[in-house]
Amino acid sequence: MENVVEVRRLTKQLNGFVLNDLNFDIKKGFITGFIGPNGAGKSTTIRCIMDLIRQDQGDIRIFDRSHSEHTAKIKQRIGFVYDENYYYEDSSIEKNKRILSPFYKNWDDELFYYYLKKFHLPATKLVKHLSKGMRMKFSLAMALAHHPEFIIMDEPTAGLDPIVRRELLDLMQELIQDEEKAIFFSTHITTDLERIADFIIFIHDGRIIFQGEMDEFTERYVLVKGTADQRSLLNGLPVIGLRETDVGFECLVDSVKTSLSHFHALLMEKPTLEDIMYYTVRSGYQ
Ligand SMILES: Nc1ncnc2c1ncn2[C@@H]1O[C@H](COP(=O)(O)OP(=O)(O)OP(=O)(O)O)[C@@H](O)[C@H]1O
Repeated sequence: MENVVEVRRLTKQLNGFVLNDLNFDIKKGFITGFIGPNGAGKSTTIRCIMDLIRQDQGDIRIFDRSHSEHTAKIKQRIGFVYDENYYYEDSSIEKNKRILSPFYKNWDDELFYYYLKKFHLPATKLVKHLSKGMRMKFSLAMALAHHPEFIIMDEPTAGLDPIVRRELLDLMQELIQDEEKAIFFSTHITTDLERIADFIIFIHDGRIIFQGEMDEFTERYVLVKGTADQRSLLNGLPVIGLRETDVGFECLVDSVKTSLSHFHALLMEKPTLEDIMYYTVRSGYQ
């Protein structure tokens, strides 16, 4: 599998927050979801990848080139969508396109208008009058119209209604079909990832907790439930994020670190991504 992005020992300090020694790859032909709770470090990582902020330590290679040495060339090949994309608010979609498109060597006007039509975006509409969903679609049309090989999006589905969100996820799947591109997007909406991600990188408190194939992730963890009487069966066992109520308990177990045979008397269920995130964050997982 070819890597479009290789991040090695990425470290960045920001006012008490530390992005701590991140190592991961983003693979061509696949969708990689970047998941983590608020403040986990997703945007900071994406900003480092996009060279919008400089890391304190570590290397980031994109298309097998150092991103800091070849920024301009690399950016020609990236479609970047994030909520602070800078546009001329008092100008129309059309005018924004006319101003910004000359920066891209591979700009494809036909493709841009294809997306405007697909997204039902009127070219004459002023950017400041676009709704959140329309703005995201406009950003996407701008990002895709120069035939990017790597599409990177910071929470593209946040704040979108379920229909627009679903459309965006369908589009991502469509884009990845030719196996020539890589898509990387951050989110804390776990169901989006369950629907489309091939790989997942889970970050919490500036550290990667898990990275790998989506199925491997959900199969690795087990949700264990029991009654209050059975609580003592957990004594001495490493469980994650134990939640006790008057009638019983629930917790997560990492089957790589603990044998599931310890829990045979208890109810074991397959967790959702949200369960894994919830219990891991709750436990202050280190
Ligand atoms: N410019 C900055 N100056 C100081 N601290 C910052 C700056 N940008 C981010 N941080 C801090 O870095 C940490 C990680 O923030 P980041 O935006 O990367 O998280 P995130 O995972 O994208 O969160 P969210 O899901 O809420 O968008 C937070 O504690 C945040 O306050």
